[in-house]
Amino acid sequence: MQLEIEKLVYGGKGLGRFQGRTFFVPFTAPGDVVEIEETLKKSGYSEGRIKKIVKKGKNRIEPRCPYFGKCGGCDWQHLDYEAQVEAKRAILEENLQKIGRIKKPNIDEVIPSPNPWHYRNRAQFKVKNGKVGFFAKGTHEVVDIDRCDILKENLSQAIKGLKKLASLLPTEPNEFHIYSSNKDEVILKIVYHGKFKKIDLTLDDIKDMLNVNLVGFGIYKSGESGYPERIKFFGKDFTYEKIDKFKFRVSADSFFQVNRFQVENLIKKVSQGAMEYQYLLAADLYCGVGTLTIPVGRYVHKAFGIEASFSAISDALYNKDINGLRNISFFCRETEEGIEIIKENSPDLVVIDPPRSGLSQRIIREISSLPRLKRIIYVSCNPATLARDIALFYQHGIHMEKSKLIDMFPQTYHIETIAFLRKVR
Ligand SMILES: C[S@@+](CC[C@H](N)C(=O)[O-])C[C@H]1O[C@@H](n2cnc3c(N)ncnc32)[C@H](O)[C@@H]1O
Repeated sequence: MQLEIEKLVYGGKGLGRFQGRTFFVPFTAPGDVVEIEETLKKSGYSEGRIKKIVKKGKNRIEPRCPYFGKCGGCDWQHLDYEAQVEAKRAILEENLQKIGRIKKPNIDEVIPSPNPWHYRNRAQFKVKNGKVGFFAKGTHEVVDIDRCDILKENLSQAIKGLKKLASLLPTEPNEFHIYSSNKDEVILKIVYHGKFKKIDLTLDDIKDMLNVNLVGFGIYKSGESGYPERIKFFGKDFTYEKIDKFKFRVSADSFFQVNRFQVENLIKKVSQGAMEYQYLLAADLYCGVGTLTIPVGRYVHKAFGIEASFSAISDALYNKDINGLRNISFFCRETEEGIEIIKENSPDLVVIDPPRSGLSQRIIREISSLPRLKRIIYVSCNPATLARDIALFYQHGIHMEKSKLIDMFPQTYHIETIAFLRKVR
């Protein structure tokens, strides 16, 4: 069957219709006329696979990477970058309208990544039978790669060395997690899911193999928490990031924003929100290493951050000192528990940057009933949960004034948004 792709949807697929039925087809572009075969039939829609491109949409380009289409890492390399960003804006707008129930959502700024390539400062490679790469979409098949053009150059160049390392280790690992600071200091985690034999290689051995400035490596076992648990570490287990006037220590087990070209923009936009009024107390939930708490802390009387990861909170405490800020405190708590601290302190500004699942109804209710609350700055990596939460905040008299799309994840369908909410009653 043949259909024309109308638009792209969240998840990356293109939407087209055939005899009134909706089809979602990966690796298509708006305006493409494609011949497809049906791969999945559900009650309200079908999924398909391209058999032939009959006519190319105007923004279709040649993908730059030889693994594109097989490797599950990227979704939109076949689209020029401007069209990718426009598709994200349209998806965000539609989510805010349909799920967030805002008639005319104000997306007042769209900030493309200064470089849509080589932006990622970290990767989690899968390893299987000598192959190193990412899973093919929707499978556990490792697509073997020799380079990755969305990764920072030194990390992409290290892939060949990682294959050599995988073959030399007494037990083949299941994953390699690798991170590079802006100063090219690299940290590697060797992750096992099951039993493994002792590793005798030294930091220098691995450094030579990878041909990068490896400052530390660790052996990890995937734990019940879902996060790999550290068994042993060799060398330095942290690096520093210098962003604008701020310096952050980021430990091997702490979260840090992945797009090295956009962190500064994220910090600037959130800080501008904190500057628009003289706030007395800012709470930053899901604060990581203090990436937003510390900049926000410069513009408010006092600030505090709450974060579940012990590693990230240790970094955050250190980071407030090296940035010379004395008006900030941090608490290591799950938000669900930390909400009590928030209630006791009664902030007038709340910054939130949760994982993809967004906020629970309870957290939304508790934040909304803070007596001094004036504004919420909600940073989100999932427009669907963001829109769901905005609709709930609305019920509590908190409205979205404006939002900004900041493209953290070029070549993929992922969308990062900063939404500015204000308490109106
Ligand atoms: C998207 S990151 C944001 C971090 C930080 N705002 C930044 O810009 O770097 C989400 C953070 O939430 C933390 N986290 C995840 N679940 C949590 C929970 N239930 N309570 C508190 N923190 C949590 C993670 O450890 C991670 O640091």
